[in-house]
Amino acid sequence: MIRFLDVRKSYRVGGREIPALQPFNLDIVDGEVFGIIGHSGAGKSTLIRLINLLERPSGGRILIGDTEMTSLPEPALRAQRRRIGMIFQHFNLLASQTVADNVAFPLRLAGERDAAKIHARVGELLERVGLSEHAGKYPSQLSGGQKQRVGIARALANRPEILLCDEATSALDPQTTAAVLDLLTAINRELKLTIVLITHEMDVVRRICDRVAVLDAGRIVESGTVADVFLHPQHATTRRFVNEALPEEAASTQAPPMQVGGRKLRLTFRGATTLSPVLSRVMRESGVDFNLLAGRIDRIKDLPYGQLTLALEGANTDTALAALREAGIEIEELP
Ligand SMILES: Nc1ncnc2c1ncn2[C@@H]1O[C@H](COP(=O)(O)OP(=O)(O)OP(=O)(O)O)[C@@H](O)[C@H]1O
Repeated sequence: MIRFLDVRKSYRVGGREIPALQPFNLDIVDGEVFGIIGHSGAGKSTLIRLINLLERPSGGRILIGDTEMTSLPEPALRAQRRRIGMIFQHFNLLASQTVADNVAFPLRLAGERDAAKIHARVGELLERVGLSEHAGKYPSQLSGGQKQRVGIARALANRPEILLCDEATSALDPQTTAAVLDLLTAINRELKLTIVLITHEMDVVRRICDRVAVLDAGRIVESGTVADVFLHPQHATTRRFVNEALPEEAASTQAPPMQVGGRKLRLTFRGATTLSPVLSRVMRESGVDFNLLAGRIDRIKDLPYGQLTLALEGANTDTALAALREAGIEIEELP
């Protein structure tokens, strides 16, 4: 568990305190993929860099497992940092070193001198990220996606328990982004490490995160499972992020056409409820008619979901809604 207890952070610039993060508490559970989403300047980089104490908090305590990071002297902190790998938006590779040497770098830094051991571990890591053929190349000879794979291999070299991803796919095109996110998902599952990522794209969160916190001007304004936050966003900032992640026609589920008569409702189907024809059965049995105003069927990580906006007409709408709720469908009445 990564635990933030009443943590706050401000920067001192020219004798003035600039607040970056208001006091917050947050727990990140072992083995999960945790996303932190926010606009530019919201405090995402500050928050993620507090985990390995690249930034020191101005108040509060940060624990990883039983270790209080904030009270460690420098040598002990260096040892703890080996439990944490990090990848970056611009990859931060050493341009004058080959792919293999970039990946070997943290092993050497940790004191490994046995060339055969280093060679074997680098080979293993490059195979894991699909770059075995490229060991002797230099970063300038690689695509963006390949560079990030080198970054991932390097971050995993010392078998960390936590991987921090600082806008890891922001410099990549959509297809390369998808491949890198798939790789991170596979690593999370196979190596059982905790991933904390920061992003300004809800789609990244939707694809790979289990839980998410939404940061707005230094405050966590919303947090929860990605399914809950994505399907029922509460804060205006969260709603904006969700709408940005949806194509135009699906975004209309959030704001359906108002000129249609009847009771307007948004129905959310998750997991198993997407698999049975509950809607048609309930409507047939209750004799209620519906007009379909907008809809979307997609996945949140592994969870299939559907969200439909309907206008209902008929005498038995309350009975129909009770039957839908009974079947596990979430219903929101729209104005
Ligand atoms: N080293 C620093 N010195 C002074 N102020 C800083 C420093 N780093 C960040 N800040 C300020 O702290 C606030 C949060 O910045 P931070 O970089 O954490 O946000 P962010 O959400 O990561 O933004 P971006 O997506 O643009 O990187 C901003 O107001 C920023 O100007």
